[in-house]
Amino acid sequence: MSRILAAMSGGVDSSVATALLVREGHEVHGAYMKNWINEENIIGHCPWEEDIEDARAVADQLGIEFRVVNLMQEYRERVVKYLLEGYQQGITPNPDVMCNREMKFGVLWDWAREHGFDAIATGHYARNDVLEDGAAVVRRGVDPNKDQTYFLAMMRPEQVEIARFPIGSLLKPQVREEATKLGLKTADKKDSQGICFIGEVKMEDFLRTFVEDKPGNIVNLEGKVLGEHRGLHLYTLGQRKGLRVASNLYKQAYVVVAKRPATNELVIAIEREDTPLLWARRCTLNGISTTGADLTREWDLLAMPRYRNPSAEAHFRPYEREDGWAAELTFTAPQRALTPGQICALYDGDRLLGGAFFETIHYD
Ligand SMILES: Nc1ncnc2c1ncn2[C@@H]1O[C@H](COP(=O)(O)OP(=O)(O)OP(=O)(O)O)[C@@H](O)[C@H]1O
Repeated sequence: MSRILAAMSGGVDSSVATALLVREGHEVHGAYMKNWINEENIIGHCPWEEDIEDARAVADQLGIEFRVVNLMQEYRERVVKYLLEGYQQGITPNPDVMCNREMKFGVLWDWAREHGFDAIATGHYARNDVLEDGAAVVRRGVDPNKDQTYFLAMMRPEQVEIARFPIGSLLKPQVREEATKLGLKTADKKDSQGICFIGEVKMEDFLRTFVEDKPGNIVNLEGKVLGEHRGLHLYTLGQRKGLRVASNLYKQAYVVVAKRPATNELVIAIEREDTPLLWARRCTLNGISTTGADLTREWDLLAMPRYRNPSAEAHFRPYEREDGWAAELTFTAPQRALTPGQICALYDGDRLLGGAFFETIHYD
């Protein structure tokens, strides 16, 4: 029996994760992390009060203690700052990945350890496993549509040791079924969307509140001006919607292929199988983070360049630089819209090895 703190978001996944641990006979307490309230009145529904109520109701149903842990200041310092700085630099950060490393398995774990807990559990679709040598590892969740290991890619080995993922062997419909069987209040609750912890706020609305619009030209690959954008941070490489530049070609659309911060230009091109700057095989990774595997050696592995992309075969060749470890990653097949700043999750089969940031994409 362990003493486990269950991170309860008020959603169905963490409700069932908590219920399963209680059923296994552990001493479980529930905690809701209060990271954000809608102080700036950003458009969008920020249902943290409802979420707390739901999490508390489930904890009551399960007969466990429940508390709200206020981490708003840490969230601003560790996640919002990284997010806004990233966008201001013209890269695409990933706040959800940072939430896991810095908040749930970072600050919340510090709090839990100080309060005598042995582990933290979440409702992520991921599985715990142990290698022959006793090392704790994370494997992909069984449900291919829900696997969330991408968001765990930057977890540190000591975080993997204390993380528990009770629902990773279930499919989403089974999780809902279990919640219904147990009569949990959250059984039919809609899945959350939007930025991690910020509720239903859209990233675009969030950014518009904090980062000033900075209009500039939309240009094609030849440099011809086709329109005006509202700020490079509001666009993503590979994006097709919302460009407000019509293509005159039947069934062919424009896609964002590059951002040029120096000239504040957004470069678009017609999407084809060989669109220049859209497809690349080779890139440099920095900020390499391991869940426990030796990422200072070469690997033939699977790399997932963004959430919900299929993972693709690649060769990983690390090398040491002045600023730490970097790696050259070469995919077997070209990948669409690899994006500086985004996280690349690295796998050996279904084992999560770690993650890194895309630094530079090489178009050769
Ligand atoms: N505010 C929060 N307080 C406590 N735990 C949280 C909070 N937000 C997320 N979590 C934890 O992180 C897990 C993954 O978060 P995510 O936002 O991806 O939710 P999800 O997959 O929709 O799960 P759920 O259905 O439990 O909300 C949750 O299952 C929960 O354990």
